Amino acid sequence: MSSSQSAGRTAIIGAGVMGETLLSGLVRSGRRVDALLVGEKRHERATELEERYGVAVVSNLDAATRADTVALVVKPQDMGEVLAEIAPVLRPGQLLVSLAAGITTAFIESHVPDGVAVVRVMPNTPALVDEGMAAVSPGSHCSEAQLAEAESLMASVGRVVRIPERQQDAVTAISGSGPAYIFFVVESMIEAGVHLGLPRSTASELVIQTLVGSGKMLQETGTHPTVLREQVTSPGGTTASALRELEVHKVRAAFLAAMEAARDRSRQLAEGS
Ligand SMILES: NC(=O)C1=CN([C@@H]2O[C@H](COP(=O)(O)OP(=O)(O)OC[C@H]3O[C@@H](n4cnc5c(N)ncnc54)[C@H](O)[C@@H]3O)[C@@H](O)[C@H]2O)C=CC1
Ligand SMILES: O=C(O)[C@@H]1CCC=N1
Repeated sequence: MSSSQSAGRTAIIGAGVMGETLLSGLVRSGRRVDALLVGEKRHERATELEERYGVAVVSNLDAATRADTVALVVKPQDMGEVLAEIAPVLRPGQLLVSLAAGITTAFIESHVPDGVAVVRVMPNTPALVDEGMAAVSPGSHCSEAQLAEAESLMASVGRVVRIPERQQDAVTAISGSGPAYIFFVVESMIEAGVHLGLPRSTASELVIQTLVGSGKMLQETGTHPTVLREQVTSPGGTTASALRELEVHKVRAAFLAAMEAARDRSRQLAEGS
């Protein structure tokens, strides 16, 4: 089912970076704005979204009462407060889709009435350009149709995979936080280009197109990244010299340590810290 055919009203509670990304994707994919509601605490932000999308920004209680599906897009630390606020108006058959890092479906289920279905999602910001990667996991009493509805929400802004919930912390470390690592690499390469004497604009164009082209090669050829890397690495050439430095500086080990740290932080968020 495409998102534009989806029935019912959808509310987004928490319309910061990720909430707006989802909202804009739903609008782009053809969802009627009058079938969308937003709950957002910051008054200025609410006004901005009303002006930008023509969407109704209402109280969280109103959003949770009127919607069939409620996307929870507040920070993990704010989730308990939001659930406590909306729980009294939630009813069996409604679907809660949480995009918050770390927060488990069991935590959400323990704060809402029985019969409210929960799906946990880990999205990422490339959803803003319809190239998102989202991983979804159903809670303990979520129907196939409700899981499909959650998938349809996320499919409006990119690709979706189903995963067991026990993998969500690792997924958060890889694709949820992943865009930040890539942007960090891009920043580092642009700075290096400037150090090597290139104008910043030239360095930026070279690095960004190299990233886009490499990503497209990975996706379109399906060739293993090791093979693609070897194709660039001429014996005794420039790439081999560069890669030796990356190994000397333990970049591979740094990536592993970074992603373990992100996974561990996701686990801590589940404990409320
Ligand atoms: N930014 C990212 O790349 C990703 C974020 N996420 C998850 O998405 C969630 C939101 O993250 P961001 O959008 O980055 O944060 P953000 O801080 O930009 O947005 C959170 C929004 O929630 C609003 N809010 C806070 N308390 C509220 C309440 N009681 N009622 C209504 N609105 C309330 C805030 O005013 C803010 O606009 C987090 O749980 C995060 O783990 C998941 C994957 C990627
Ligand atoms: O940094 C965070 O906690 C959120 C979750 C994944 C990406 N951003």
